[in-house]
Amino acid sequence: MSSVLERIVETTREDVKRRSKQTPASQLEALLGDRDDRPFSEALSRPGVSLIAEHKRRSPSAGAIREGGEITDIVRAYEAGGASALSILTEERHFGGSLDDLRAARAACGLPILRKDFVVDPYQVVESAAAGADAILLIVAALEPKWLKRLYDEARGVDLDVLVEVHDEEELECALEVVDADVIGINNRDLGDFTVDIQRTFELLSDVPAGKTVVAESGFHTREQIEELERVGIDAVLIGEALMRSEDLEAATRVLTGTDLDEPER
Ligand SMILES: O=C(O)c1ccccc1NCC(=O)[C@H](O)[C@H](O)COP(=O)(O)O
Repeated sequence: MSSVLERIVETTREDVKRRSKQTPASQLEALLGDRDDRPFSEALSRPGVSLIAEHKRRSPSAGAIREGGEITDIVRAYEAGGASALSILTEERHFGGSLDDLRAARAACGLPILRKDFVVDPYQVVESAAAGADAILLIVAALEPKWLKRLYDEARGVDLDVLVEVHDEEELECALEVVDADVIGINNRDLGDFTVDIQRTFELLSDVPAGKTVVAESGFHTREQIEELERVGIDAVLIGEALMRSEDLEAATRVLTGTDLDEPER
């Protein structure tokens, strides 16, 4: 595991310990019956490349991205611009997010939501479902295979979809062998040195078996790149920084989804 990822995982474990003392898992489990599901993976499998629009205030690689602004306005703009799903960064220390962001996003729009965090403990699975997530992220590089399996099974057990993120062939093999992941995210960002190479998506795609939903993650910012993803059969793209830095969020989302070119209604 890279040192940055190690540090994030370590602080995540401390934060989870604190939160689970404040609100025991049994209390969260009691809330799960009331969930109304918004199918996440279904939203990614529609024709064309579905856009997962991310809310990310800052990041270790970029520093501050968009610290101000109401999350409710941001996610409504994403929805109006044609995004198919949301990715909400809830990690606090390095990304400035929170579970309150996730709850606010859910209340503000009707899109399915991925909780983007460093899930390493079963408590976070039940916490995600209770807060209104429809899917969680599991990063293969951050998990021992037995934990990948345990967390994947726990998530599916509470009806959460899982985006299993890989960065190289070995991790992809693990995602397929250990959990036979249905939804695979290819992260173009090397979490060790933060370099981003979007060719990574195209290189790894050929090793993904048919029938899987594939999400290309990190470094995308133009419609032309998304059209290229469509030509090779990618199902969805996850975009954070390019959107969060845009002045007009709805217009930027429309450009990326290609809906700015639609015929105006008569
Ligand atoms: O973005 C980072 O600096 C980062 C560092 C360590 C772990 C994860 C990190 N990013 C999370 C992501 O995967 C991206 O937010 C996501 O793929 C969107 O990427 P982008 O469109 O390039 O903002």
